[in-house]
Amino acid sequence: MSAETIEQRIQRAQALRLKRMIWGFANHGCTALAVAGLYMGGFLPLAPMMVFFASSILIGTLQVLILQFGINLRFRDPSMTMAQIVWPVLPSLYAMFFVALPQGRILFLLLAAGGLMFGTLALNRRQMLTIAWFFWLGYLGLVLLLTWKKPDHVYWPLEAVTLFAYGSVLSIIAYLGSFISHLRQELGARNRELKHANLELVELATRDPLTSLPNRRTVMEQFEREVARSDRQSAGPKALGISVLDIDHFKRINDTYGHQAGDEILRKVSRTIEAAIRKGDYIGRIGGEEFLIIFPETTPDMTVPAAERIRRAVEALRFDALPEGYQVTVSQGVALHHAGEPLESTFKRADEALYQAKNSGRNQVLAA
Ligand SMILES: Nc1nc2c(ncn2[C@@H]2O[C@H](COP(=O)(O)OP(=O)(O)OP(=O)(O)O)[C@@H](O)[C@H]2O)c(=O)[nH]1
Repeated sequence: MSAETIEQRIQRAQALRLKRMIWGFANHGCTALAVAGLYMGGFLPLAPMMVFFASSILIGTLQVLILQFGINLRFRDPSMTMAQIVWPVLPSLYAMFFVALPQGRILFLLLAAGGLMFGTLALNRRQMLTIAWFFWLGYLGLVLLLTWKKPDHVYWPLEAVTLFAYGSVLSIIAYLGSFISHLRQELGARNRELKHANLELVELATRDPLTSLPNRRTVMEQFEREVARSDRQSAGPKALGISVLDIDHFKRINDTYGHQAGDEILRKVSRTIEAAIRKGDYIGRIGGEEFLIIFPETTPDMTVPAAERIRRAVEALRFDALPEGYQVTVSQGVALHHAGEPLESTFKRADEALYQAKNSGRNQVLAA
């Protein structure tokens, strides 16, 4: 699984925000078409229509610029959800003032309610209700202003019913929308938890918990892959080498100094081997105090010296849990994979060499 950098994550989020902004523009574009329709039908004069279009373009451009320059990243809600719903309604409110017919104004209300649906993407109930109230009060203010300035454009019995119906629709959208938004957030949180749990499961299935090294299954799978690769490149000068490594007299250490001391040794020896091998070499814990080291693309005369380097590095270690001067040593059996040879056979040869190393006094590397 490739880890995404913070920069990439920000870019992905900004791209998604731009996409949603374009949806918002599409929604506002419908209002703009309706405005053009009202103008062509003779319900709206030219000047307010022009103001509507100019202010809509200005607001839209401002939103895109804020996003393009990353200014939104400094906001508490970088998606600017509330602003994106509220801002486009302002030119509509202005244009509605000039629409003579009440039916014409209802058309704006419908489209503004559609805009509120965008809140389901991010807003909570309080925010959704705030916007709903803003829309409703905006319309009430408009009707009151019209009553004052152009009383012949207002028919109050119809406006009262409109205000009631509009308030109901906005409330339903706010409640249902915030419910959907909450579900979306819950789902996002569950997804993140699941991803985390999956990573932990992979870790548990592939790593040895004590040393954090790849476990037997994982290192053997790697061995299998390396054998296949080595067989494919059998004509070349490079070879695949392995070392089966075992800590000497580990039972005695455990019995004398305790299991915890044994565990500390296992961890420190693991780190030491990891540090001693080349980048591209591979190590895994295949048993209690037994490890498999894979040396891919090595040369026949390099494998034993590499194993020797590990042996010396372990021998030089000192442990807090052991008496001063106590040396922990390892024995190793090294084998080179022969082209076409079964993996088990290469492993067996290395294991037999390890057996020989143990029988020949331990703390040594023997090649098969
Ligand atoms: N502390 C600790 N001990 C372990 C762990 N896994 C296996 N062991 C112990 O490792 C010891 C291995 O003992 P043996 O197989 O007899 O080998 P040895 O004592 O190292 O003897 P040689 O290999 O012949 O040098 C056993 O006592 C196991 O209990 C572990 O995770 N932690």
